[in-house]
Amino acid sequence: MLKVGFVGWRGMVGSVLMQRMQEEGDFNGVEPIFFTTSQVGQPGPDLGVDVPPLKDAYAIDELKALDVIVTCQGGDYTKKVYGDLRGGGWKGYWIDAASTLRMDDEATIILDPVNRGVIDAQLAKGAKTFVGGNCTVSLMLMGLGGLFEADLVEWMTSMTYQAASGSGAKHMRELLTQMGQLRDSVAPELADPASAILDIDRKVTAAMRGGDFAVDNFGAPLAGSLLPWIDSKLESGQSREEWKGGVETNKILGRMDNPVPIDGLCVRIGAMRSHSQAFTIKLKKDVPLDEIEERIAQHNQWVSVIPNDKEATIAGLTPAAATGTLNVPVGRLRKLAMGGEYLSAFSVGDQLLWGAAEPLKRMLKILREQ
Ligand SMILES: NC(=O)C1=CN([C@@H]2O[C@H](COP(=O)(O)OP(=O)(O)OC[C@H]3O[C@@H](n4cnc5c(N)ncnc54)[C@H](OP(=O)(O)O)[C@@H]3O)[C@@H](O)[C@H]2O)C=CC1
Ligand SMILES: N[C@@H](CC(=O)OP(=O)(O)O)C(=O)O
Repeated sequence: MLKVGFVGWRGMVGSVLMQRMQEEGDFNGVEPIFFTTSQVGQPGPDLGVDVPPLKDAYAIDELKALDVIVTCQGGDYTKKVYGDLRGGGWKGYWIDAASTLRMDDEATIILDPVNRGVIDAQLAKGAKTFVGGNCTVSLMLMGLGGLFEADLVEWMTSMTYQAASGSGAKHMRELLTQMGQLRDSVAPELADPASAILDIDRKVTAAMRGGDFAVDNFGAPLAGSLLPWIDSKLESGQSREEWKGGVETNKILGRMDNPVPIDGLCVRIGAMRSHSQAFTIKLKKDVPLDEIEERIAQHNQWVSVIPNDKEATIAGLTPAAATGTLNVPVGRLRKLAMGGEYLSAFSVGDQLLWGAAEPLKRMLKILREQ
């Protein structure tokens, strides 16, 4: 039985992982041991079976006794312990949600419905470090995997509409606080159908710009606005989030020597936990739309094609529809005015599921079944 240590299990991504593993009976056949950086000795999670009290996530000797470590604790934790563990001769499997190791040669980015072949080849070569991809990248590939599988994409732009959850739990709370502050600033006017909309708008704008507006986490208003920058700036002028779109996609697909150019702008919007993306795809040839739809729909069991009409789109192609599910709807599929090789598409997906926890959960299962 695999001895599996879980670090970061009580955080937001970790909690989604725990929930999914319980739903699918994934604790069967493993001996789970839970770690913490702050609550050593406290009881572990309630899984319906006895688990030992929480162990110290920095205790290298405890970690070395494990066959597998699954961490959703974040990049700082990875930086602190991974080098010491490997340097100390630990040969177990490291499964990580953080971006720290993703582009390292020894790491494989895991998204098995898209790159099971790459994962299996790496396992056969003795690879031991497996890292979940960036959420927008994983969700894009779950949606458009059929086009990459058929090698139809010459280049692509991804313009994102990313949810608050991508920044963490505090940011989700701040978004809701901001929404409440905006509403509260015009409560009497909203209750009066005869009040002037431009007065409401003026008050809302004043509230948003006022010194009392809750911006400690985002640094600026998000509710009623948007933030066209995510993560740090690189020399290329890209944000780090935008850079990941190109490099991680090509690493996942195992084609870093022959990369598909992918770039775009990443934007934070006031959604809670589903990321959306608008794509312009330059195809290698003028493929008929029905073939494109079929390739997308057939690629995996979670993707679905939403017909390109208003009713189906606003019912099924939104964060409100996708959140809390593993579904990855893809719609707005049509040829653009530039010509038959230019395709538009729009996708949505829950960034805590396929975007974070699900690839980790499935990698652990792959190891269990080896
Ligand atoms: N948020 C996202 O969308 C994505 C995140 N990731 C990666 O996962 C990492 C973790 O993200 P996320 O889950 O959002 O981080 P959280 O802040 O929710 O959790 C991280 C850790 O904080 C500690 N913690 C302190 N107070 C609390 C509390 N009140 N409730 C729960 N945990 C608490 C826990 O560690 P302890 O028990 O040791 O105190 C927990 O494991 C990120 O740093 C990133 O690397 C990857 C993909 C997407
Ligand atoms: N950066 C993503 C979330 C995330 O954690 O990404 P990564 O796993 O690449 O650090 C977002 O803000 O939506």
